[in-house]
Amino acid sequence: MKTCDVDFAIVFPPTRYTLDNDLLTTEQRQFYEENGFLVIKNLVSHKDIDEFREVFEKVCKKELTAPGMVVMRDVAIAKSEYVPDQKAITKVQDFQELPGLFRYCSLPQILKYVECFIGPNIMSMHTMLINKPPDAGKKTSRHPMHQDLHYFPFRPADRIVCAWTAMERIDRSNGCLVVLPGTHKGELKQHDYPEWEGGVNKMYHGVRDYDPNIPRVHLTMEKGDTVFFHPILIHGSGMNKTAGFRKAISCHYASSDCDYIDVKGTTQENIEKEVIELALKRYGLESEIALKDAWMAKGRVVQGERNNL
Ligand SMILES: CC(C)CC(=O)SCCNC(=O)CCNC(=O)[C@H](O)C(C)(C)COP(=O)(O)OP(=O)(O)OC[C@H]1O[C@@H](n2cnc3c(N)ncnc32)[C@H](O)[C@@H]1OP(=O)(O)O
Ligand SMILES: Nc1ncnc2c1ncn2[C@@H]1O[C@H](COP(=O)(O)OP(=O)(O)OP(=O)(O)O)[C@@H](O)[C@H]1O
Ligand SMILES: O=C(O)CCC(=O)C(=O)O
Ligand SMILES: [Fe+2]
Ligand SMILES: [Mg+2]
Repeated sequence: MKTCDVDFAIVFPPTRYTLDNDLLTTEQRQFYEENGFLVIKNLVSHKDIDEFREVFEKVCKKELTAPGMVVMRDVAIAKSEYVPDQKAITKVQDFQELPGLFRYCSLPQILKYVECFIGPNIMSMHTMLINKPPDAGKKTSRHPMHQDLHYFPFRPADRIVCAWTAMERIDRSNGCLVVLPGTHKGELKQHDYPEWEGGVNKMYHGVRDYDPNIPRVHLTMEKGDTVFFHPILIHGSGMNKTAGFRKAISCHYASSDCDYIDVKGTTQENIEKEVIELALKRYGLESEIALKDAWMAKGRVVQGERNNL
């Protein structure tokens, strides 16, 4: 009867990280279950991406702004004079009030995939356009290996997913995503600032220790290709060795049926502390209640109903 069990396992492998749907092929579904990520080629049109790029350029020139949006410079040039150009900017975060960029988060072809991972009640929780600069020679353009869940005070993790779209060809030369397949099955690990001689960008925490024997996979992607990945998947991105600014746009989605958690006494305490300090400086927000309120305020329903988040 042993063979019978084995056959059963092959036909009906356990599905924990995906939900029943009629979009993913069996192979795609199994791939995400086993690896914690899935690349869909050519999902976002070049026309849409070119529009996002134009909006981003206006943000850099300060012709466009929006409430809550964070514009970050690379740590290597953080203390130099601001030039109103994309060359000064490493990342734009929290663009939920800027329709020209936020449109990315509501693209129906993306939401169709997102639903396969987190279900029909979909909220955008965290938005970014990453403009990885040519490395200034200090390797600060790298993003250390990390798990995105470290930043998120809501659960369950399996009902959170990131969509990350290449806005141009991205490979090892300009700093592609590097993933450790299968690590989404593990736990959230302790994160700290990596000990890099050249400095590290604000809040770019890295996993303190991970198994160096897990093979790294470099995701080479073309313009419009989109990767969906689980928030416990260990990933990072490499140094940009080109003269161009490597662009990607992303959104973290969560099911509105997720719940906020208290991160006191967990490995997430250190990031909470940094976020609170920053909120205090910027907005005068103080308590943890206010931290949860900040997530509630920036989350947006993009499909279905708003329940807990
Ligand atoms: C899943 C997802 C969440 C994963 C991630 O995204 S991990 C990274 C998340 N990172 C963040 O959320 C950081 C977002 N960035 C910001 O909040 C801001 O850009 C800040 C870093 C606070 C800078 O704010 P800004 O308004 O530009 O203020 P200032 O130019 O006056 O600078 C204030 C002090 O911050 C320093 N600074 C600016 N940019 C960086 C940088 N990239 N890395 C490290 N330090 C930086 C700047 O030198 C200045 O320092 P002091 O003069 O106070 O010593
Ligand atoms: N020595 C290291 N220690 C810790 N993390 C590293 C180290 N080298 C690279 N990484 C991490 O691996 C990812 C890729 O970085 P890196 O810039 O080295 O690119 P790469 O993919 O190794 O390509 P190459 O080294 O060929 O340029 C990043 O998340 C980076 O932080
Ligand atoms: O370099 C990138 O675009 C990926 C960055 C990333 O993983 C993150 O901001 O969480
Ligand atoms: Fe990340
Ligand atoms: Mg390397």
